Amino acid sequence: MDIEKVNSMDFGEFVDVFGNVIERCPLIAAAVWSQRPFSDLEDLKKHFFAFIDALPQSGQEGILRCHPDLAGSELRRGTLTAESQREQSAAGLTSLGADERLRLAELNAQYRARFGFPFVLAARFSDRAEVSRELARRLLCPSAQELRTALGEVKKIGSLRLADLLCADPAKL
Ligand SMILES: NC(=O)N[C@H]1NC(=O)NC1=O
Repeated sequence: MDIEKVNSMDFGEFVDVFGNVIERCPLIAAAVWSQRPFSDLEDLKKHFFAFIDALPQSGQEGILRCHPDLAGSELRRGTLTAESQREQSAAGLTSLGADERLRLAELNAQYRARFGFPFVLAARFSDRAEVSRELARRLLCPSAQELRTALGEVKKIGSLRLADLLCADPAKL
C-alpha cells in the first residue's frame, strides 16, 4: 500500500486498517486520521508517536494496559489480536513448556504488581529466553525509567506493524 492510498482513505477505512497499530487503541488511529495528508510512512509514524508522547502519564499507562501479557492467558485462550498472535509466535512464546510458562506468568504478575501495568516488549525482536531475561531485569528498574522503556517498546511494535501494512523495510523506519 502506498501513501497516496493511505491519504485517500475515509475515516472508517483508515481506522479499520490502522486501528491496531497501537495494540487495542483504535482511538489513536482515529485521532491521527485528522492529521492527513501524510507525506510518507515516516510522517505517518510520527503522528502516531506524537499522540502517545502528548498524553498525560495516566493515558500512557492506559496504552500499556491495553497490551496482553506475553505468553499469558489470552494466548492460551486464543483471544489475542492477529498482530499480537503473530508477534508472540515469532518469539516462540506459543510453544513454551509448562515450566517456562509458569515462570513467565510469575514474573508477569510480579511486574504488574510493582508497576501497575503489564510488561511490554516488542516480541518480534526477541526470543523466549530473552523475554524472560528482560522481564527479570526490568522488574528491578525505577518506575519512571520503566514507563519510558515500555513506551519505547510500544513504538517499536507500532513501527513494525506500520511497516507490515505499508510493505516497507522495518530497518528503514
Ligand atoms: N505484553 C506485550 O509486550 N505484548 C505485545 N508485545 C508484542 O510484541 N506484541 C504484543 O501484543
